[in-house]
Amino acid sequence: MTAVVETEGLTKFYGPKLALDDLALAIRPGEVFGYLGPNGAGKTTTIRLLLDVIRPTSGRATVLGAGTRDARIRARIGYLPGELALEGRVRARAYLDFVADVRGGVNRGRIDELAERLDADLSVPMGRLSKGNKQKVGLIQAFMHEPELLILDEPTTGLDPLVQQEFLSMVREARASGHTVLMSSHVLAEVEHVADRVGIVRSGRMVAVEDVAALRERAVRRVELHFDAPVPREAFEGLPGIRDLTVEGASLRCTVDGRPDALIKAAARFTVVHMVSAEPDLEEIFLTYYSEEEAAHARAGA
Ligand SMILES: Nc1ncnc2c1ncn2[C@@H]1O[C@H](COP(=O)(O)OP(=O)(O)OP(=O)(O)O)[C@@H](O)[C@H]1O
Repeated sequence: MTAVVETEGLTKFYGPKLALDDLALAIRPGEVFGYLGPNGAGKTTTIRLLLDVIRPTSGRATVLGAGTRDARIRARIGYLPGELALEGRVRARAYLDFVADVRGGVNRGRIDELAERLDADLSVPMGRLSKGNKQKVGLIQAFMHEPELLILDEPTTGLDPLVQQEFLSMVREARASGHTVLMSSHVLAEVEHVADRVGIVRSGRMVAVEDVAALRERAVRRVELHFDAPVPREAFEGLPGIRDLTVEGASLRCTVDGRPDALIKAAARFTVVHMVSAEPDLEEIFLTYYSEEEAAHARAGA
């Protein structure tokens, strides 16, 4: 299976400043890849290198099987830049029609459909668009030609929660059509419900690439079970992955590390009337990568 995006030893210096250090990245066809890292980590630099907006100091990248300088791949990519330069008196709708004409192959109904889904106001001159509406115009131009590859730099910036949900549906639909998505973010919560894998970049270096389903299995979650009658604590003590167990009458509370299977099987011997299981907190795992990395830096500097 050939990767849709592949980099080898990709390195970028801005003058003396090392922004990207020996990046090896392989994004598989049809996956949604979340590219995560704090501000200044090198996400935008990577994306600009992939789109040939800037050139690497060393290393190489291929996109859709071609070198990044190959202009023929442009029409097959949908790109949302991190900072959108949408200014002037041209109305958003006229701008999108113009982009559609230049690109070709865009069904005009698709622009209206996306504008409606994102609740975008296209009647406003670009210079007067709010930050959120600019972002929506940027998303419409990235999605309107149904590209094989979407490269989205911080796509949820400025979107309210309902519009964010709609955007995530658009990403899922792109994946369902077999398209590939690379999206950057500085918070895992924004991508964890849609990404198949996440890559974590810090200080220009990729510190981890993880399968989101596997992360979720390893994550910690709080669980509460309520039974129809008091239950004995002993029935739940020492179960694999169970911590902080409290049993009070007919209620049980605990923390589950990874799979809740042992807890569910033990509980099934009683009558469960209510269950609360919080979303696994992936952010906690994510942050440990940063602190480990910081610790390594500190050791190296010592
Ligand atoms: N044109 C430039 N000249 C000099 N330094 C730059 C330039 N562009 C980026 N940098 C520096 O390179 C590093 C990586 O920046 P980059 O924009 O790629 O990070 P990022 O992960 O996208 O961060 P953010 O989330 O803030 O956009 C930062 O330290 C940044 O200050």
